[in-house]
Amino acid sequence: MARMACSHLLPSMAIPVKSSFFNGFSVATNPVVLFKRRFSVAKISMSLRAGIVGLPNVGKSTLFNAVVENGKAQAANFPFCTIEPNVGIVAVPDTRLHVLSDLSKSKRAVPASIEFVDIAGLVKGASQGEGLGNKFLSHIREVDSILQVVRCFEDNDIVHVSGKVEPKTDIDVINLELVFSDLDQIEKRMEKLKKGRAKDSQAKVKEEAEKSALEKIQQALLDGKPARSVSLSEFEKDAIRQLCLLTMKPVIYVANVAESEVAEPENNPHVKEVIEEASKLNSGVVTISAQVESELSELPLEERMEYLKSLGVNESGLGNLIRETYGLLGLRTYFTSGEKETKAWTILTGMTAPQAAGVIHSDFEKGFIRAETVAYDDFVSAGSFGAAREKGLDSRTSEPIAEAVFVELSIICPSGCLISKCFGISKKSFQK
Ligand SMILES: Nc1ncnc2c1ncn2[C@@H]1O[C@H](COP(=O)(O)OP(=O)(O)OP(=O)(O)O)[C@@H](O)[C@H]1O
Ligand SMILES: [Mg+2]
Repeated sequence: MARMACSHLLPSMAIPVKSSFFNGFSVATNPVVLFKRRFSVAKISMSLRAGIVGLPNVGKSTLFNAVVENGKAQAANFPFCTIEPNVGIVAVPDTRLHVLSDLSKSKRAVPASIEFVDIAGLVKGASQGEGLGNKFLSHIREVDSILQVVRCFEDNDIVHVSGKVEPKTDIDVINLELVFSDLDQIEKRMEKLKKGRAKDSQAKVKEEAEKSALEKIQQALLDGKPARSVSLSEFEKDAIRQLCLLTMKPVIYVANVAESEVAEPENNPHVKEVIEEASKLNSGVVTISAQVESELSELPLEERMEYLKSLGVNESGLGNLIRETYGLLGLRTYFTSGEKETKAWTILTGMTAPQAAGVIHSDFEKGFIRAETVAYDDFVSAGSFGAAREKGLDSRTSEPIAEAVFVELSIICPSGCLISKCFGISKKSFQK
């Protein structure tokens, strides 16, 4: 966990892109409309990180073990059971992968992935070093988004660090520690900026932007609001990115309910409280029973359905949690599909067609010539890319870059997602 990952999702500089790249995209998915910036594909990591955060003993490791099948995090009924973070990679469930794989008669289907990190419990005073707080906070700094587990189950046998189950208070304790930690970071950074070490006028402009952003964020934090609630210009966001502020990270609240509440969690007043708090904080909520999910993951496949039915539900909550997390990270999927394999690739919302191609191989971005686009539904109804093209359902976008290199991508845009089929591309063609 040595690397700093908080900014690898995001572009480094704002460079306007040519709109001619996107002629084939619908307005809803037109990257120019959504995000007038050029991303550096080299900065995109294929496994983006979601940190599981919360008070001690609320079910973080139990959830981690369920999400990461065969996860080996120690989960037990005592606070601070976890000290070092546990890391695991999981597949993002997507039924379209299998539809495409069947249509293309692919030999294998490869899903998109996401990295989950089980972090030690935080307590009141963590930002002052309580309970190894500073070390744990630095682990949170390294993730791209936060899943805050909130205990909503009553069980006198499971120790609650503050003695009772009280979601609002628990959420406040965690958020306050994140706020204190950010305030501390900002104060230190502002001290440095006062010395004004900018070497040239460009660096000076950046320093000014950083100062102005930090002042705005500091005020919001003092008012008890997270950094992500502050509206900043793209330039200001860029200027403060390297600080990896904790309250800048998007959050999903995970309401951890008892086994008996899985079918009707809305009847649990603690869940209502989490939903209320999350909506005030503009964050999402996923209700799940970490205990149930963990037990499910240990059962043979054929017994899982029986167990779920006995609880009055038809499916596990994990798929939903993973999909929500993926969406929260601003990620989208496009697919390459052929006889060899159908594969889901992860891109950021707003990436351009050449950049999306560059996720497969950087040469695909450098040598990008053309992308063909067709809607996912059209692909499925036509049965193949060729058939969709014959019916005139495809469209093209082209930007000749390197005459010697030929790349042809078919990018399909269903509701908000890009899908592509590559053909005629081999590494060899780039080596010529
Ligand atoms: N939904 C649930 N219902 C009942 N018990 C649960 C539920 N979720 C977790 N538990 C129990 O709570 C206890 C603590 O779980 P776990 O070790 O996962 O917590 P943690 O948040 O990782 O703690 P720490 O911060 O100490 O690492 C375990 O005994 C686990 O079985
Ligand atoms: Mg733990």
